[in-house]
Amino acid sequence: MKELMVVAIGGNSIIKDNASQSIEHQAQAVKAVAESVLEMLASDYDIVLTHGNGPQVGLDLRRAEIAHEREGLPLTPLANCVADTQGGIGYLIQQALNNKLAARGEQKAVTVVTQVEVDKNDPGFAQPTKPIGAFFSEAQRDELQRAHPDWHFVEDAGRGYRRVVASPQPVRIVEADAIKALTQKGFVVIGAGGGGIPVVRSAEGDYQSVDAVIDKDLSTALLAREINANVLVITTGVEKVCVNFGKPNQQALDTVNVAQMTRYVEEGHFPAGSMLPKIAASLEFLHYGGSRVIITSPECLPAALRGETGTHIVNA
Ligand SMILES: NC(=O)OP(=O)(O)O
Repeated sequence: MKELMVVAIGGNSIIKDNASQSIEHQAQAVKAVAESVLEMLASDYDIVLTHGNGPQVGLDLRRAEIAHEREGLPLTPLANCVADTQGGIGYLIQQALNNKLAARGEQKAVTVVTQVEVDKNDPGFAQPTKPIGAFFSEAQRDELQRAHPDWHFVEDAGRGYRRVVASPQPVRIVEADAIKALTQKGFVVIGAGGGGIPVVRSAEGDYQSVDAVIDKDLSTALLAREINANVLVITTGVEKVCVNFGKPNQQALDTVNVAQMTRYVEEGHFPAGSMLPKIAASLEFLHYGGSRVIITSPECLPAALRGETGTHIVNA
């Protein structure tokens, strides 16, 4: 029986900057990701893909707001923007993979619309932390802040200012069983896109959407746990995780165990809102029985799976 691997693709590896927001650019970027996934399919794993949506969901939300402000069209709630981007990005990945697989007579990529349950009392609703959408200069931010006093912004890793929205912790992947069953049938499943559509459960047991964007690395780790995956792969902008990042004594990490990585977290090596959630998600996955986590860039994925690069976190 093959091992099960869950691979998270960052939304910003599909939209890299403000100049690459068009669908044409995104489709091109997805084709490059699909190449890496095809190489992984040749390895001995069943694969579930998840993806981010930070740039895309901000773009969708802003497009709806502008249509509302200028033309009076109905607003799209943020949760529905998450659902829209989940479908849109899932479609691009699914089509890119199936077009390549068709040459082998296979069509086995499928996207699952995925809801993720959150706690309606999560403190994340009161303290927006999740950056979405485009990058703004300080002057652009000030102008937007004047026009929208209820918006919140953060400075994002030296690249400019971004709007931030609520980001509660994922509690349960509603469609986890369906995703697992599809992998057992041999499908490459694209699920929990954009961190999943945030929902809360009413006293009657019904799901209702709530306006937030869940961190896709945390949802990916939860999904990996719920479907009993062996390996979790998180792709990001760097080939390897570093300690003392940006300092003369910067050191790239190859293979580290949970105790070492926990110490690096405690020493404050990883910034909140970028590498820290990825490390937290990795440690949680390993704590609940996962065997290995790989963190690397999308282009280094195949080499990382061969053990040639990437940061590998292991339980031993
Ligand atoms: N939802 C989410 O975490 O998306 P990004 O990874 O694109 O920020």
